[in-house]
Amino acid sequence: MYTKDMELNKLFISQNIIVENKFINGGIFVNEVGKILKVLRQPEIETYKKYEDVEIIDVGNNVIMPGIIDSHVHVNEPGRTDWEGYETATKAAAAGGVTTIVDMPLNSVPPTTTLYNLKEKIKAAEGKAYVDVAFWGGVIPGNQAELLDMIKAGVVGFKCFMCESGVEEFPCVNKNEIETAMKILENTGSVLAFHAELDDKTSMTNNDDPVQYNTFLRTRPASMEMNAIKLIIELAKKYNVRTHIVHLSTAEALPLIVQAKKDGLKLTVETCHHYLNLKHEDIPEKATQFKCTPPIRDLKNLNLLWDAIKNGVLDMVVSDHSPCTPDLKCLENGDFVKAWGGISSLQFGLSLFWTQAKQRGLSIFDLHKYITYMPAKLVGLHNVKGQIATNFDADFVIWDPHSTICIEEKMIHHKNKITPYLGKNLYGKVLKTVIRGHVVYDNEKIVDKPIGKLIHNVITN
Ligand SMILES: NC(=O)N[C@H]1NC(=O)NC1=O
Ligand SMILES: [Zn+2]
Ligand SMILES: [Zn+2]
Repeated sequence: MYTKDMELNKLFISQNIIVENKFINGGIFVNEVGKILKVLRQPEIETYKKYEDVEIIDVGNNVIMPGIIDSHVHVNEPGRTDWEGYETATKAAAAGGVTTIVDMPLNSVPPTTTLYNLKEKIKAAEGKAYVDVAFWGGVIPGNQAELLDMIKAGVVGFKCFMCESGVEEFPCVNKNEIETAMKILENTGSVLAFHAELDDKTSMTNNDDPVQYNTFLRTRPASMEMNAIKLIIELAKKYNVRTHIVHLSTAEALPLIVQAKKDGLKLTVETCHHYLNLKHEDIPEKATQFKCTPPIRDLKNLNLLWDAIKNGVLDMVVSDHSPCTPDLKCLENGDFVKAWGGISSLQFGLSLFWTQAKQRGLSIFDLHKYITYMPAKLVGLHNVKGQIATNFDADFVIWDPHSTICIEEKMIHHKNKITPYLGKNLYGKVLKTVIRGHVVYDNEKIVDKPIGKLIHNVITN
């Protein structure tokens, strides 16, 4: 029986709680520090419901799932806070049922490429986060001496570019520089993530009409991804380092990935909501809100990516939320070549994934795996987050898989509202988001202070 010294604080009740790939009808006890004390099934829970000091949050038959972990988000603060900042990004995350974001090392100034810069990022984020925030470090030419210090300071891993990143503070690395980084990261358990596009002769710019999507598409052929992935696999065979391919777009690379995994390489691969929802056939001229790199490809490619989700060749699905100010999106003249590449979707991942997944025969348990459990594992948070079990953080998304939402500008918490999904009707409505037992988002409103934690080991003062 419950006694006060169990620190029971809250009891979340639902007929559909996701526990070990099943729905259970029961409740989740949460203690004062926001950890799950115990998961109970009906009818056991009835006794506990009567206890007076316990706050009961009964959500009926709505789903309680571990909060979403989006391991690929560009926050851009400090330095480019007008593109996206911690307050707006984490509010958008909360509204989307995302309880942890992992901030990419580039687009902020400074980028997260040194220990000092990591501390600057943390300082900038302090007091602003509505959800938990962890940090990627970056590998750029010449910063190899910083990598181990950044690991000690708690970065979840490192990202590098194999082609121009779009911002000058974050130059790309060549094969030698990648090898240098891999030698340092060997046996540390850290992960090296690659923006996997490598230029070749076919990717030259052309003089075709820049308002046509096809003009841009021709500058980023699938061969760029193929070249990069071949090199990553070659190096992954040589060094004992976990490797990760971010935002895979081309389905042509899937056989290479299958083989690499068969060969036992420690390789994981993510794709993004935009590659699973959008196709180039539908992109109107001048619609630069659809521009991202690698680019959105055709319907056949989209279907093949879904097959790779179904059969587990791809490991996870993330947003690659990478906004900018409207002027840089060049919406007025619709110049696809000049516009910033990056799509904003942090707030809508759950509904984007679920709408497609549901009609393709995938389950809510698949959704949990691809947008929560596997990203948690990638960034090493899987022992504290991503499951509803004793001692895990009480981070939940409470949602209704049958309700629909229509994406409208006024509901968007991202700082810049440009997104290719405006006007889309989607299945899956986030009702509440819970961070360590605190409801931070409820019924379309942010309802608590910025209680998100910054996940790192740096002592800043
Ligand atoms: N710099 C940056 O955020 N680039 C991102 N944008 C995008 O479309 N792909 C990326 O890698
Ligand atoms: Zn990238
Ligand atoms: Zn990115």
